[in-house]
Amino acid sequence: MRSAYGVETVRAAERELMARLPDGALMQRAAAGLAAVCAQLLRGGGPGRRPARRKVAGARVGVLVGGGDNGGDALYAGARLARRGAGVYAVLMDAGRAHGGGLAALLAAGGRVVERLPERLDLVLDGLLGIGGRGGLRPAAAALAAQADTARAAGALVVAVDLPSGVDADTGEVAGAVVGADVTVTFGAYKPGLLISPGATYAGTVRLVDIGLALPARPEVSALQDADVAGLLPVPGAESDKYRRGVVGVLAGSGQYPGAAVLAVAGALRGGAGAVRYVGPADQAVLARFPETLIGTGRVQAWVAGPGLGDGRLAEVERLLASDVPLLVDADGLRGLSPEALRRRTAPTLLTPHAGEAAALLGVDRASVEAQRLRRARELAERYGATVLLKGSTTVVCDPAGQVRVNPTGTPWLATAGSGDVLSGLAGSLLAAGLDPLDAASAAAYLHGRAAHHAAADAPVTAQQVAEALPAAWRTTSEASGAGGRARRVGVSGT
Ligand SMILES: NC(=O)C1=CN([C@@H]2O[C@H](COP(=O)(O)OP(=O)(O)OC[C@H]3O[C@@H](n4cnc5c(N)ncnc54)[C@H](OP(=O)(O)O)[C@@H]3O)[C@@H](O)[C@H]2O)[C@@H](O)CC1
Ligand SMILES: Nc1ncnc2c1ncn2[C@@H]1O[C@H](COP(=O)(O)OP(=O)(O)O)[C@@H](O)[C@H]1O
Ligand SMILES: [K+]
Repeated sequence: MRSAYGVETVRAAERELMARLPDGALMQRAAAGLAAVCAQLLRGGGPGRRPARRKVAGARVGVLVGGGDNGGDALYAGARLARRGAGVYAVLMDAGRAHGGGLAALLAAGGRVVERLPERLDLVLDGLLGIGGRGGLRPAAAALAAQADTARAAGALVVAVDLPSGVDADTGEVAGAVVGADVTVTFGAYKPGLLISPGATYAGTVRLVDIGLALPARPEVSALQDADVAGLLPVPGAESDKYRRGVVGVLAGSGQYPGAAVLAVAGALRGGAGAVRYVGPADQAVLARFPETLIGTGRVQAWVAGPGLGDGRLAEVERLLASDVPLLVDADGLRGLSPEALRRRTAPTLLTPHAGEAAALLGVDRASVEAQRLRRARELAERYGATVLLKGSTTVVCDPAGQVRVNPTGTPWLATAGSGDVLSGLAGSLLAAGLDPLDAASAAAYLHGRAAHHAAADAPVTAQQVAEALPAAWRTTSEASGAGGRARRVGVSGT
């Protein structure tokens, strides 16, 4: 599990540790870790955007220095690189506020202060602001961020100190100018803003430097990894039968959108339930593609309602809302959903909107959902008393108790018609197999993203191909974790 902590939590842990250490010790730990990563990158051990120099001596390094401790980290790291023979050029955002000790160390090591970044740099350190940044970059910082962009376009690697300046550490929101980094070296803990877009897209590869912070057991945001997901996947035991493995019902498709039913069933068949039951007018299309599907109403352990339902079927969704069976609501099923109806439910509910659907549920515009994914997912979960999987550039899953997971496996190739239908079938199948909504949603998003990588291999991919790649995604997730999955909770009951 990759765990991320917000600014207040990191600051509290920092205070607690600083009280037990000599002055400046934490900054030295941070700077040492940062310089080590930079040296490795200069020697050719990182994203290969320019031919490796193979050594630190003779490298040209620019340092952008803000007025807080983030600038201090960058200056001390610059001093370490200068001592190893790099030419280091620091640009100070505000000469009167640059970290005194860091600046003295840099100058003593042979580094120079310059008016603007010189040309032909190998690497630029973004030490403008870190977790002390508030709101959009002010003009002086924005001007230096633009210099970082220019250097990057000319071939320099940009390394963000703690987080890219302009990214909100707690949310990943970006208001205006921002530094685009190839690598972010973050201290003590991942920050939510490094895992959630748009912030995550500016962070590049994130490297964590341990500085000894003691953090609470429960992170504010987490991202499951192979071993976590493998541990959640339902594996049949010797005594399993198809009913004990769980049956998932799919209420989807219409005359206008029969394909949505086929794709939701395609996802559901690969999600670990023992059987898939389809209800709706696209039964012939579903059977033609998947003869193993059960047709018509009957006992299920979870329902998926909504993909391609079109208009006029809300009464069927409402009946499911009134039942005590776990329920996933997606797409057309989300229209006109009332918070009261959801709050009355006794069984778990999972909503899987994309940004547009989330915007409609919240009565805001789509852009504000895309810009504030974490905040909007939390609002939805709270207002509707349900677990919410907000799809898109970073898929965010949030439960009503405020637990948040973000999916690390997504790819923009998934932005293709019908891939959301596959996801809802898959997540519903995991619900039917007995996973709770938070686990079902985050495991489904993980496998779905992995399947897209398998199927796409850097080329366009269709929703059907994503569904077909799900078994490979399941297998590689289990194999990579070394766990091979483990049996869990078969034999659930429902109506
Ligand atoms: N936590 C830890 O364990 C450790 C933390 N460490 C490091 O300390 C960093 C935090 O340092 P920090 O608290 O000094 O804040 P920092 O990020 O430098 O920003 C403050 C400066 O930015 C300015 N500023 C703010 N907003 C702005 C804007 N929109 N546009 C422009 N300017 C803006 C603000 O100006 P002001 O608002 O005060 O005028 C002030 O000058 C942390 O990220 C990590 O790198 C490590 O050394 C060791 C362990
Ligand atoms: N830019 C993106 N990066 C990663 N994943 C994306 C991106 N855009 C969309 N996706 C994913 O693609 C899927 C699209 O689902 P959805 O919008 O419901 O499409 P449809 O309704 O056509 O099935 C979701 O899993 C979503 O997370
Ligand atoms: K920074």
